[in-house]
Parts: sequence; C-alpha cells; structure tokens
Amino acid sequence: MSDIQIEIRQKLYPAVGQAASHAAIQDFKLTLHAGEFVCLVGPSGCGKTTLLNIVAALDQDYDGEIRVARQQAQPKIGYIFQNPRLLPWRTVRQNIELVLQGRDAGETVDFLLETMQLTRFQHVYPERLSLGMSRRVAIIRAFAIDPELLLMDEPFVSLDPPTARQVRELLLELWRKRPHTVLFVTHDLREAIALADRLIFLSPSPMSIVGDIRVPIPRDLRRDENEIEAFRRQLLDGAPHIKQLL
Ligand SMILES: Nc1ncnc2c1ncn2[C@@H]1O[C@H](COP(=O)(O)OP(=O)(O)OP(=O)(O)O)[C@@H](O)[C@H]1O
Repeated sequence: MSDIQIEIRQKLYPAVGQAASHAAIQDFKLTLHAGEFVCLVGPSGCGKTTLLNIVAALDQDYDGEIRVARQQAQPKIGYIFQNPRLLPWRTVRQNIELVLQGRDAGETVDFLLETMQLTRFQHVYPERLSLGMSRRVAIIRAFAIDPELLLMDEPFVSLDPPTARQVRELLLELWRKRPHTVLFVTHDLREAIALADRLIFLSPSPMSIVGDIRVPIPRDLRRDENEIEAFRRQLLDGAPHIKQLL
C-alpha cells in the first residue's frame, strides 16, 4: 500500500441560468497515509460529495491531481454511497460477485460475508434485507475489489442509532482485518471520533481544510461513549473556529 495524494487547486461549477459560476473547492491538499482511516467532517453543502466524486474520477472537470505516491496512476477505488445501490434481481452473493468480474474469489466472499455476519443471508434478494443489512452488503462489495482507497459518503445516515453503531463496529472489525486506506464523510463528529485515525475539518464553499487532528483515544476505549464525548468537548473547546462550523 502507498500514500495517496489529493491536490485540488480549484473545482469550479459553471454558471447555469441565473446561478453564477462558483468555486466549490479551493487550494485543497491532503495526503492519506497507507492504511489510515480519515474522516472528513464539514457542514452540509461544503463540498464533501464533490470532493469524493473527483477522487473517484467520476468528475474530471477540475484543476488538480489525485495520485498514488510516486506513481502517476489513479488509485483503485471502492465507493460506498448513502444508498446501497444493490441490484434487486440478484442475491446478496451475486451482488458481491458482480464486482469481481468473473474472478474466482469464493474464499474472499465467504470471509467478507462471515465478518459482516451475513453468511446466512447470502442467497437472499435485497428486498428481504433491512437497511442496516443492505449497508453491510455495500461495504462487502467495496472491500471485495481490494481497493487502494475506500470512499464512504455518509454510509450510515438514516440508520437508527443502535443499528448505526452495530454496522460501524462490523466495519471496524473488517477494516482491522483488511486495513485499506479510508476516506469517510460524515456530519456527525461523534461518529468520526469513533472511527477515525485522523479528522479533517472543512470550511464551507469554497471548501478548504481548517483542521487536521489525530484522534488520540486507543481504539478499544472508543466503545465507551463517555470517552468519545469527553474528546469531542475538549476538541471543540480548544478550537472555536471548528465549533462554529458544526
Ligand atoms: N452539479 C452542480 N452544479 C452546480 N453546483 C453544484 C453541483 N453539485 C453541487 N453543487 C454545489 O457545490 C457545493 C458543494 O456541494 P456538495 O454536494 O459537494 O456538498 P456536500 O458537502 O456533499 O453536501 P451535503 O453534506 O449536504 O451532502 C454546494 O454549494 C452545491 O450546491
């Protein structure tokens, strides 16, 4: 695994109708270290999805570069959206196998299903799954391609808190076994502290980085909500410019 460098000098949305052109991202530079779990935290509309779409090469209309350190190549990306986007006419296992494009990876799929506690549901169609289970399938599908970088755009939004917590813990268990580099977007600072090695705070449009903070709490202590809340308060009390954003 290698570091991944993201540099976006500018992302401009052109004028449409009455709306003037505007810079969504300006002077954004971030290095993701190999195997690091990084959370992006910023207000609604600040440009987080725009950034992920650029990193995933879904949007190529910008001034900048995304590259794996020391290479010119675009990293291999797994992208987990808010909506799990499963094909309804394929079973759980078939949805996962689809991204493998015929590659024989039966053991990998078995391992991923087991870690995400979905082995029993592998032959079920998506309509029979709860939202939390569908999100777990989407996570498996992204890990299955063995990406250099995993992008997650608020993947636990609209889950009830106990389900979000369960899926988060399963994700962390999988990530510990397969430590890919992760860029995870959330509005929720508690969720970010529970997950991340590093928190990147973002300003509203044009989006730029206003804070880059390492989470010092050992991972096994992060099951304790009090630890997370204490760090959240300490962080916000020491950084009024970040508190103002959230
Ligand atoms: N296709 C587009 N054309 C013009 N402006 C756009 C387009 N897509 C997004 N924007 C604008 O760019 C800015 C950033 O939008 P973006 O969706 O990336 O923010 P976000 O941080 O992901 O928002 P949220 O947290 O609400 O999902 C917003 O002002 C938005 O209105």
